[in-house]
Amino acid sequence: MTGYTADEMMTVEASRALREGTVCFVGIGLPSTAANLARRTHAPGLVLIYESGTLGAKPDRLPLSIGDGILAETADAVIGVPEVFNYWLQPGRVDVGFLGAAQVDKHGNINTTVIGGDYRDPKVRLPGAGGAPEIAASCKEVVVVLRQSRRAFVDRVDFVTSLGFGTGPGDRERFGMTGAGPRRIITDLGVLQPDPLTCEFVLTHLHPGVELAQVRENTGWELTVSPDLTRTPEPTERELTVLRELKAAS
Ligand SMILES: CC(=O)SCCNC(=O)CCNC(=O)[C@H](O)C(C)(C)COP(=O)(O)OP(=O)(O)OC[C@H]1O[C@@H](n2cnc3c(N)ncnc32)[C@H](O)[C@@H]1OP(=O)(O)O
Ligand SMILES: O=C(O)/C=C/CC(=O)O
Repeated sequence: MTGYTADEMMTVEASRALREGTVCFVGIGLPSTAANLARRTHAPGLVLIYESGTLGAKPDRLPLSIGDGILAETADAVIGVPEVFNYWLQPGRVDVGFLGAAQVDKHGNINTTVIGGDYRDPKVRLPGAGGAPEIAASCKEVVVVLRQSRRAFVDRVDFVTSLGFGTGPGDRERFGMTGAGPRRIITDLGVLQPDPLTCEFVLTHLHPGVELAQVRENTGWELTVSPDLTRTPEPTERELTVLRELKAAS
């Protein structure tokens, strides 16, 4: 398959991380596109939860935000926001939290709050936390999707909005996090997964046509490469067609 963009490869690979029949708490932006692609391809029974209280949403276009009416109109049920957190997320009823980020570090901590400078006077003020810290804490596992660059992939995030593995093994337990934490970071260049001993993210997959040097250039820490490094399968014709239809409808 030829003729697709790096962003399309990232979105397709992110969609593949979601399994049929599981429950996914969807972050807005890149994760929402990938989750809806998964539901329209290999995982029609994927249950999408958006933070606005929409359970089992089946939008036929990409929602503009968690408050987009298409979510409530197509959901199996609409419940209150505190109920989503207290009755669904925190008791461990959500399999996967699917999050975007402005910055991520080698231990999978996410920053969507501020970049540089002081908290009150940062270089860049980002959208903030929303429900992401709770999603990162309590989903059985977390998948993160973002474009890879030196400014985004840093040794240590400027601000820990949503905890990954903190400073390493044991931190999640110390902070009382019930979920297993980030299992995958999917980018436009490849896929990273945490080393079970160090909890540091290592490169496990390279997307087609991407060179290892390119990934190193776009990573702000000394990147470890898995001995089992593999190539991501290219997007199929169907995945690309459905993704493009979804975007065109939005
Ligand atoms: C359930 C929930 O979803 S809770 C909601 C919590 N919020 C989130 O999860 C948001 C997650 N997403 C992000 O953080 C994204 O990086 C966003 C929304 C900040 C920006 O994403 P995109 O719209 O794809 O835009 P893009 O990556 O081009 O960045 C836009 C601007 O943000 C700023 N920015 C984003 N990332 C960075 C970074 N790592 N360092 C510095 N500035 C940054 C820059 O000003 C950038 O503009 P520039 O590229 O011209 O310098
Ligand atoms: O407030 C939040 O947690 C998420 C907001 C995202 C959105 O408004 O779509």
